[in-house]
This record gives sequence, C-alpha cells and structure tokens, in this order.
Amino acid sequence: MRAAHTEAQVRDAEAALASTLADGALMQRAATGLAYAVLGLLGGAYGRRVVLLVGSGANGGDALHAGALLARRGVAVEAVLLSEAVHAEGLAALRAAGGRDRGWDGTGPRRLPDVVVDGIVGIGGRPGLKPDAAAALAAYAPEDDTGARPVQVVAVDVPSGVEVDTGRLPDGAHVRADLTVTFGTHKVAHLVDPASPACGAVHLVDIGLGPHLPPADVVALQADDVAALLPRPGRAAHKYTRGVVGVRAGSGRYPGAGLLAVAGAASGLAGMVRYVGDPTVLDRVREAHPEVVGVGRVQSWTVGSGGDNRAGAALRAALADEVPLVVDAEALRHLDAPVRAEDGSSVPAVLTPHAGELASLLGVERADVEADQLAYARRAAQRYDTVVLLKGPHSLVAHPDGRVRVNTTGPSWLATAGAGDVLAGLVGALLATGLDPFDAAAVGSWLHGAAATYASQGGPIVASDVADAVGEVVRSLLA
Ligand SMILES: NC(=O)C1=CN([C@@H]2O[C@H](COP(=O)(O)OP(=O)(O)OC[C@H]3O[C@@H](n4cnc5c(N)ncnc54)[C@H](OP(=O)(O)O)[C@@H]3O)[C@@H](O)[C@H]2O)[C@@H](O)CC1
Ligand SMILES: Nc1ncnc2c1ncn2[C@@H]1O[C@H](COP(=O)(O)OP(=O)(O)O)[C@@H](O)[C@H]1O
Ligand SMILES: [K+]
Repeated sequence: MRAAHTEAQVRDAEAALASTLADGALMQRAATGLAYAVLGLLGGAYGRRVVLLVGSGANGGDALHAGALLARRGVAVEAVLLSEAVHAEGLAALRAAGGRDRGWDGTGPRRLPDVVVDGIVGIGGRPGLKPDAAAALAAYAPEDDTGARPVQVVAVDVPSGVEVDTGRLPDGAHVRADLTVTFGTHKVAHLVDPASPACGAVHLVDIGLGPHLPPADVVALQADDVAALLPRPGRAAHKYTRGVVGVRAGSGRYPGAGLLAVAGAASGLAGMVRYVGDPTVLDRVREAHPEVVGVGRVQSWTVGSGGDNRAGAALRAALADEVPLVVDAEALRHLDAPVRAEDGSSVPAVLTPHAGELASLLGVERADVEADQLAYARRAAQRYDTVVLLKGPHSLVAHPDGRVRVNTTGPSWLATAGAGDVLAGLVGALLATGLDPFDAAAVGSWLHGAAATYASQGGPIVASDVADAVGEVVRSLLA
C-alpha cells in the first residue's frame, strides 16, 4: 500500500520522531537520500553540474546539505539563494564542501547544469511561486514551446508551488519535476491529479517516520494489496456460490456499450453473467459471449452504460433487488441522493462517473471537478452516501467516511471509447463475488488499468482489448 499523508500528519510524526534523535539528524537522513537519488540521475559525479534553487525553509536546508554531499563527491554544485535568510547550517556545509552560492540577480547561467534541484519550498509552502523563484527556474531549466527541457529537475519533497494536501495546482507557476524525492511518506499531491504529473517519478526515502504516522486517508493499492483482496473460488465452489452479476446496459442506440459492459463482467471473476435489456443487444451479447444467460437472480447489477431514456427504469428495477450495484453513465442522471432502495433501506453501490458526469451530479462545472478532484469525489460520496469512483488518469475511489484510494495503473491509451463500460462490468463482477463496494471499486480500477497496460505494450488499444487482458493480469497476480 502506498500511503499519502497530509502536512499536519507529517509534522506531528516528525516532532515525535525528532524528539528521540540528535538535532538535525532527520534532515541529514533526508539530504543523504536526496543526494544519492541525484547521483543516480547524474550517472556519475565528476564533470557533472548541479544547481540548487534554495528557499527560506527546511526544504532549502535539505537541498543545501544534499549539495554538500554531492560537492564532496566531485559534482560542481552551485546554490541560487532565493531568500535573504536560508538554512544557515546547510549553507555552511555546502561552502565547506567546496560548493558555490549566489543570490538571484535576474541573470541566468552561461552554461546550463545537468540537474536543477528544487529546494524552493516543501510542505510548508503556499501555493504558487514568487516571481524570483519562477524566473530562476525558467533560467536554469528552460522549456521550449512543447514543454521539453534539456535539464532534469529534481523536486525536494514536493514540486514547489503545488498544493500538497489537495492535489490542486495553483493559478500561477509551479515546478514540474522529472523526479521528486520525498521523505518518510508520500504526500497527497504525489498521488492525486492534477498535481501528480508535476511530480514526475516519485522516490520515497525512509527516514524512520513510519511508526509515528497515523493510518492514511489517501492510499494507492499496489499489486500485492490487490492480490490479497482478489476473490478466489474455493474447492467446493459452484457458479452460484461464486456470484452472479447482472448487466442492464446498452441500448438500440448504443449496443456496443452493452457488449463491453458484459465483456468486463465476463472476465471470469464471477461465476455467471446475466444480461437483461434490449433484445437486439441480447442477440449480439449471446453471439459474442455464449456463456451469458438471461433473466434470473443475481448478486449484483451493473446498470446504465450506453443506456438510453430507459436507463431510469433499469436503475429502479436493479435497486428493487436490493443487491449491490454499479451505477454508470446514463443511469447516474436518475439517481437520488442518498442512494436508497424504494423502501428507504440503503443499497451498497459504486457510482462510476467521469469528471463531466460528476459535475452534473453536483451541479458544478467539469473544470471545477478536474481542478479539485479529491474534494469533489469526497463530496459526491458523502452526498450520495456511497462509494464514488471518479474516472480519470488517476481515478479516485472515495468512501463516504472520507477515505480515498487512488488508482495509479493504466496508460494514457486507456482514454478510449468504451473503456468505462468495461470497468463498470468488471466492478459489477467483483461486487457479485462479495467484495464490498470500496474494495470492488479499487480492485476493479486497478485490474482495469493493469489490463490496459498489458494489452497496450506501449501502443494503441480499444476497449475490448482491455476486457480480454483482465484474465492474464489476474493470472499473473495469483502466480
Ligand atoms: N517533516 C519532516 O518529516 C521532514 C521535513 N524535512 C523538510 O522540511 C520541509 C518543510 O520545511 P519548512 O517547514 O521549513 O517549510 P518549507 O516547505 O521549506 O517552506 C516554508 C518557508 O518558505 C517560505 N514560503 C512559503 N511559501 C512560499 C512560496 N510560495 N514561495 C516562496 N517562499 C515561500 C516561507 O517563508 P515566508 O515567505 O512565509 O517568510 C517559509 O519560511 C519538508 O518539505 C522537507 O523538505 C526534512 O528536512 C526532514 C524531515
Ligand atoms: N489519460 C488517461 N490515462 C489513463 N486512463 C484514463 C485516461 N483517461 C481516461 N482513463 C480511463 O479510461 C476510462 C474511460 O472511461 P469513460 O470516461 O467512462 O469512457 P467511455 O464512456 O467511453 O467508456 C476510465 O476507466 C478512466 O479512468
Ligand atoms: K520543493
């Protein structure tokens, strides 16, 4: 499990740990991890040139101490001090190791360095960059019109300027890192979009904080977590004990969505798939998936993918069964908040909106949701009193109690029509096996992304390729 903590949680844990250690020991641990990560990126020390952008806090202190270690190894290190007052011990250490320093006077370098280390601000930073910091960054790590750069940027703890606890980006400038070296635990911005791509690859340095940290509200499941949650048929299993998933999706207008939702449901994780809906779709479903049967009892429903104006009726019929359900696409529009069966009892559900659909549910603009995904996913989960899977490059699975699982699997090629239908069917199948909605949504989105990666191999895919690859991903997880 990759856990992401907030600034306040990190500061509390740091205070508890620091009280057991010599002064400065934590910063030394952080700086050493940072320096070795930079050395790895440089691929050597002699002849390599590193510039440190240094702000007024401990983040700049980390950069200066790491710079001292790099300078002792033979790297040419220069610190650009962006504040009158920087970490004094760090600066003394850099000077003693032979590193140079200068203030920022608006003039850039004669020759670009190999790596720029962003020690402008860390978890103590306010969003955005001051003009001097933005200008120094642009001078030492210039970008062309396409955003390409000849210099690699390593962020200390977080890319300066991003909102650490929310994953939001500031209105103004922020650092865009190739590598972020973080300490003790991940921060929310490392996982949550739109900030997470600004972090580049994220490298976690263990500084001993673990025992002092509380359980994280924001986590990302890893392969071993998913493997532990995966339903496996017992020796005495039969198709009904494994769970039956029903699909009410597709329409005369969008028959393909019905087929793709069935393809996701028929990944082999549940014991049986039923299709209920448009007769012309049913014929095509039977042709493509001979194992799929018609009306009967189910342990879960997937409703709405590619539905037409009858999606509301399909949703009501599914809710009346009082089994767990996935509510996708057109069916989302017919949903009342909170999600309840007709008799008022709560029904375990997973809502699977993309940003546009979530915006409609909450009566806001799509751009608002995209800018503040964590907050809006949580708000929807609370309002509907159910699990919400907000789909995107890093999908968020929000529980009404505030916990969030971030999905980090899946290539950009997964942004292809019908991929969401496959996901809805897959999560429905996992619900049928008995996983609770939070687990089913998180495991389903992880498998979906991993199947897309497997199918893509770096190239283009269509939605049915994703469904076809789920079995292979499950097989490798179980191996
Ligand atoms: N916690 C841990 O476990 C460990 C933490 N460690 C390290 O400590 C870091 C946190 O350090 P920190 O608390 O000193 O704050 P930090 O992020 O350097 O910045 C605050 C300073 O910046 C300023 N400032 C604010 N916004 C600004 C802006 N937009 N643009 C420009 N300036 C801005 C503000 O000054 P002001 O402008 O308010 O005068 C303030 O003084 C953490 O990220 C990690 O790297 C490791 O060493 C060891 C383990
Ligand atoms: N840039 C991206 N990178 C990775 N995955 C993405 C990206 N964009 C979308 N996805 C995933 O692709 C799927 C798209 O689903 P959706 O928006 O419902 O499309 P459709 O309605 O065509 O099926 C979701 O699982 C989403 O998480
Ligand atoms: K930083």
